[in-house]
Amino acid sequence: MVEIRKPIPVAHAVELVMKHAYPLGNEEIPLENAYGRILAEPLLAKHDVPPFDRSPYDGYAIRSEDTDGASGDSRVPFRVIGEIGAGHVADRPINKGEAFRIMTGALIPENANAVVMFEQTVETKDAFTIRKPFSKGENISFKGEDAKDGELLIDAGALIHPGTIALLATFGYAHVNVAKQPVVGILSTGTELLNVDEELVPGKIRNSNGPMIMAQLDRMGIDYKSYGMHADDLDSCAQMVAQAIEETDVLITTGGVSVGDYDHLPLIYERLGAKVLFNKVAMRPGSVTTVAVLDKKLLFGLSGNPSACFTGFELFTRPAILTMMGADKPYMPRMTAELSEDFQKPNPFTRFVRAIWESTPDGVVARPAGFNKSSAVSSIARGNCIIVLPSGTRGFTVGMKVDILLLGAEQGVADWVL
Ligand SMILES: Nc1nc2c(c(=O)[nH]1)N[C@H]1C(S)=C(S)[C@@H](COP(=O)(O)OP(=O)(O)OC[C@H]3O[C@@H](n4cnc5c(N)ncnc54)[C@H](O)[C@@H]3O)O[C@H]1N2
Ligand code: MOO
Ligand SMILES: [Mg+2]
Repeated sequence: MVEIRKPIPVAHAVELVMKHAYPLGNEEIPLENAYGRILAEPLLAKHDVPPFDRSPYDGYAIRSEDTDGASGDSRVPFRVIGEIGAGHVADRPINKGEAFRIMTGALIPENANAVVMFEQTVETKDAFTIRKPFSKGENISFKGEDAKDGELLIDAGALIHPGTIALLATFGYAHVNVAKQPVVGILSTGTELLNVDEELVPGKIRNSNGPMIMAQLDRMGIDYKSYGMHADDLDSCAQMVAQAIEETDVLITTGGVSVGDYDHLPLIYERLGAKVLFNKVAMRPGSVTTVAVLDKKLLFGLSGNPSACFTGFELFTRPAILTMMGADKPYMPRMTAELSEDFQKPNPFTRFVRAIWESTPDGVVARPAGFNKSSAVSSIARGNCIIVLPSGTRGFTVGMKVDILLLGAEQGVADWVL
């Protein structure tokens, strides 16, 4: 007798998974390895930025009061008493009528309070004139104008991107306190699977899910252990899954989660005593996506069908891993787009359509990326987003507004709102 499964709404499935995405603690890592990791503590300014008043231009540091009355008819002269390159400091203060040549980034000398750009002067040897008055503070980059000592700059939970790296470096963080990443395992199941370098023979196909998931993890900067491919043999597959769980925090399997004679994952979860959170989601593709937990470890039973596998990873596995590694914005960013092609299949379940979005003079448009069955590989390759078509609709026509989920975004959003 075939098991009848009760589908749960996608949002509920996401919520169940996220409830079991436990943080793994923190670790200190070198700054050069920190890109893509999550800040474990708030980033506070350790000192003012810039740390001293400095020149934003190549020019002359002067006292603004010495410029009073300057005009085209009555140019005011200055005497140049030295030069300050960035990284150097003036050897003495300036006095009335004096100026230092000063380069961009150099510390403003004592008594100076304005900078004249070279272009604003008429220069002679060791002197120059100007034709306009300067106000106090004109053309000065002030100490602390970018960040104040002690100021909260970035919250814990933020993704470390190149800008964050620059800020961390500014404050001398050679090491950064980040949330630990889970150890993730990947196992592709299926007697029909061949390795990438094998010739096709009748009934067999090459394993595309394994390499695809590895790349989905690569895109997140996550290391993984590959457990290769395994034939649909219950006992040896169960053994392999048990071993993989021992060695990982998150185990991703592909295939074998439906109700076929060789779909062994449901039985394997049962044998292991894992708690199945759900095994049917009201979505297409990926309706058979199964997620189980065992000893605080998450087991993702992604469908064997490539588009279902891909979608299950992006909707469930990715935000769970990001949450385990401390992220406060684990979900794909969303946008609204105008459908630029009809999509006429009825939707009893929420449909996730692999699609291409682009910005046009008329706004953002999205169109399905071609053959869009659960088994499709080609549309995954062409797509750069996923169109979300709500359940209970008879299809969609050109010009309708749809939600799209952006793939491969470096930074996500805090809430799942679909
Ligand atoms: N009687 C029913 N049959 C099916 C149902 C159902 O509800 N009742 N659900 C269908 C849906 S929906 C999907 S999706 C698939 C899910 O199948 P499984 O997750 O059990 O996956 P498999 O049976 O192992 O494989 C399905 C399909 O995918 C190919 N595959 C598997 N692994 C890979 C891989 N690593 N790389 C590329 N392609 C792979 C496999 O050869 C099959 O063609 O079940 C439906 N059936
Ligand atoms: O689970 Mo299947 O991918 O819905 O089509
Ligand atoms: Mg199957």
